[in-house]
Amino acid sequence: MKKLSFNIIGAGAIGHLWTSFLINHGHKATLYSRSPRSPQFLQIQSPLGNFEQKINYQTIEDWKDADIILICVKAHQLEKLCQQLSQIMTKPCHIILMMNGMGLLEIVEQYLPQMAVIHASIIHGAYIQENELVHTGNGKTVIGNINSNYSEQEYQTLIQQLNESLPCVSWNNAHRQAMNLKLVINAIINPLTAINGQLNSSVLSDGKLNAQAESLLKELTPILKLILPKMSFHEIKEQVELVAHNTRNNQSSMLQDIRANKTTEIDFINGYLIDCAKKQQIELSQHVEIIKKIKALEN
Ligand SMILES: NC(=O)C1=CN([C@@H]2O[C@H](COP(=O)(O)OP(=O)(O)OC[C@H]3O[C@@H](n4cnc5c(N)ncnc54)[C@H](OP(=O)(O)O)[C@@H]3O)[C@@H](O)[C@H]2O)C=CC1
Ligand SMILES: CC(C)(CO)C(=O)C(=O)O
Repeated sequence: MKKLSFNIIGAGAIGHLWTSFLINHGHKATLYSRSPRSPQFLQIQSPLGNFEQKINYQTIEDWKDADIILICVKAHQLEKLCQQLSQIMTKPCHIILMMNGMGLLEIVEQYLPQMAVIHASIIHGAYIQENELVHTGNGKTVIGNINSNYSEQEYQTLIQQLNESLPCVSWNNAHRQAMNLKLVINAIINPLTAINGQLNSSVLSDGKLNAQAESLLKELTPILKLILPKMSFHEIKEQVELVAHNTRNNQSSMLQDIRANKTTEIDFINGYLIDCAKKQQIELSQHVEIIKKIKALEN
């Protein structure tokens, strides 16, 4: 079977994670960074095994087409990237958004209307320190269509090759539901860990955080009925706890952003939920408060 080639955009934790594992499994995978960078030997520490991988970087100015594009930037960085890509990508292509947050498809479709877009819910944890990539949560990646007309069958080769490179990757025919669940999980774990400067495990082990998590989730109840109608409150709570457990040694991406003085994705997570609630004339006062706290830490 022909090995697919990948263009990965965004030389952060998730971009490096996928590039390293894809190359390690014999794929042509090119990592696009924002500005020129010298090649480096990256030490990968992973529950799947440690290895060293040489990474070469390209910039978008040197773009060469590949079978699949993996976008691994932060939600607030997507619009500028899509603007850039619309200048250089002429042929329809398959894009996977390896990102947290909602409202992403609308941004892609505005600038790249011909692309088949898949979304990936990432339940891995990863961070970079110097020349080391630490893969903390050996989780899973759930992918599914958000605008593409291709079927699971037509994406079989892609799913299989992604799964062989960095397991487990699975396809979800009701991906919107998976995205909604991940949205809720991120709306609880990410800001609480970022505000308190603690690992994901603290959502379970720290009594105060655990109570705050439950209270934030309870406030979402009327919205949960709309966006996750098939799940009970108890099932959703269990999923939040499961992800906190599976990624217990991880610094959430929001905590990493705060520590690196970067803008967080709070507007695309809790902000999105607040907007959904406003449309139903519901106020989410605790989530509004949590956004204020994150914005104060960003400044
Ligand atoms: N890390 C984790 O454990 C997890 C992350 N996620 C999600 O995955 C996504 C990626 O996260 P993560 O890798 O941690 O984020 P990072 O901030 O580490 O990486 C994003 C990278 O994209 C680069 N970038 C931004 N805009 C462009 C552009 N126009 N062209 C080229 N490169 C660009 C950034 O460059 P610069 O630094 O210059 O801004 C940065 O290197 C996010 O949505 C995050 O929420 C989900 C689960 C876990
Ligand atoms: C799954 C989780 C919570 C892992 O840390 C994540 O999505 C994030 O950090 O953004």
